[in-house]
Amino acid sequence: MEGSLLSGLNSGVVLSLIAVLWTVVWQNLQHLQLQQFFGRHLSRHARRLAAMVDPYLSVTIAEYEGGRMKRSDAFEEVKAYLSDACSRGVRHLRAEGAKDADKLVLSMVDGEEVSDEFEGATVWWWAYSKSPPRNDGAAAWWSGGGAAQEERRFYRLFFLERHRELVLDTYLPRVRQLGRAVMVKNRQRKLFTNISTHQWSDGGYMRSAWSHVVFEHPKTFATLAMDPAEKKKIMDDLDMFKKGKEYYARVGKAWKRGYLLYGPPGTGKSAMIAAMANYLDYDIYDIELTSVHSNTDLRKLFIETTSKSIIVIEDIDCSLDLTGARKKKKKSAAAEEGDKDKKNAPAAAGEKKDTSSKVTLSGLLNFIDGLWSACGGERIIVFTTNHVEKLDPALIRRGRMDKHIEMSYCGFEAFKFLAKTYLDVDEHEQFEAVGELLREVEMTPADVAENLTPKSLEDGPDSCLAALVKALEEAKEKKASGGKGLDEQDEEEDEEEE
Ligand SMILES: Nc1ncnc2c1ncn2[C@@H]1O[C@H](COP(=O)(O)OP(=O)(O)OP(=O)(O)O)[C@@H](O)[C@H]1O
Ligand SMILES: [Mg+2]
Repeated sequence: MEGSLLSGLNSGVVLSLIAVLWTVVWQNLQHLQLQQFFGRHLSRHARRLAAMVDPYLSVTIAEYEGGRMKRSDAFEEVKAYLSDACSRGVRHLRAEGAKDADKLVLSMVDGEEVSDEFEGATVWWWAYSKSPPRNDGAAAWWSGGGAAQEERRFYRLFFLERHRELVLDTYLPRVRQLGRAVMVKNRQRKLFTNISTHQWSDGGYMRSAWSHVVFEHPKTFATLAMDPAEKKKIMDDLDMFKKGKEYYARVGKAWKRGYLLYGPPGTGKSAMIAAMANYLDYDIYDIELTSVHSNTDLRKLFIETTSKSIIVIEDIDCSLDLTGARKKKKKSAAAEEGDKDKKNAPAAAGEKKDTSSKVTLSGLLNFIDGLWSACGGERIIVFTTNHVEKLDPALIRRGRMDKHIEMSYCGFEAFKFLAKTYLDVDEHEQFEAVGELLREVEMTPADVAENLTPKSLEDGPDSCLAALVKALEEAKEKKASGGKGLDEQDEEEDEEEE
């Protein structure tokens, strides 16, 4: 038996055996510890040996595409697909939270391998990671600090040469498709914000990176008090956007839309953003502009956002010097732009730790509708402000901020909505009095809602509405006496001048 096996091996096969063994050993010595090689991967090598008469091919899918600029969709899809497939045959798993609070999404840890069957063919997936190359200046610049030091993860798919077409043309597209379906099933929406990092070089450059928590805001359009007709218009607009992929492609516009929400504090601008995200089922990227160190940094943050997301810059008038004063300086600032951008480039080795934001108006305009803004698609950009009149017109012109929505003081329609939501009443004898008072005094929906909130278990619609009428009458008296209201206005004006 032994003799017949040996005689069956001709010298060509022996040579291929040595070559395959050498390649396997060499590859693994490069990426893995020797111990890992003899431990975890014996099964893989046994499989490779078995495949030597019919050589295997491999496809590698990296976590990041284009150096470290953008997370690969394919990687995420494969990861999601394998999370379903791998829990069967893998011994060491990584767990992450899922949409359902009791469940976990499982994926392979590095070094693990799982086999999969498809139309009679067997394929093998192997998860591994590599340390980033040292002193990779350009990559580190793009990656923006700490992220560059993280390990780069990969999935490598092995399959026999005779299954090449089946795997490349049918299996892989199917994996991506199923992976996307798993992602939708497990998806937890996220609320991202940018934080400063300064870890990657001796020079201590400050860069921004996204950090996130699970987004769980309860506000929906069903609980947002505003004129029903206006609300319907906004919801229709969002529907059009979400289903507008073909439309945007046909008219040659990047698939994104800008919303400017403006109005006094407490009128529901932030609440509206939460309602939009819940309605569209999008993630939110809340950018703190003062923590963005340069235009390049801002662009990098943008590239890292995923599609199906709302990018928010709250209180845009406070975040940057984009006000009227800025406008006067516009010419000279524009002249400086080029210089600033150059300073922010990686070549600016002289730049030391600098925590101040160098984002400029032109950097922000570029962010909204420059060439980079089109990458990825399906993004909504929202700016909020209490002082729309102070913003540079270039920033909010149609095309950049396509839809301007005024969030205003509480009107009678919004009040009726709040009364229904908070007290479950459609009609009440106090409604008329409230309606009249709301025409005379300005009260934000936030204040009306607070007055309608029961303060004890005994409180019902009668006492809450009475409390609201009382608060409105007090506000009316203050307004009539002119005292405090005007003082407040003066104070605000002083602050603005400062
Ligand atoms: N139109 C509204 N309908 C329902 N609730 C509202 C509305 N407006 C405000 N609120 C409630 O009032 C509170 C404050 O609202 P929000 O934070 O959205 O105001 P804002 O306009 O973002 O204020 P600011 O300009 O200070 O950021 C929230 O709890 C919100 O739920
Ligand atoms: Mg707000």
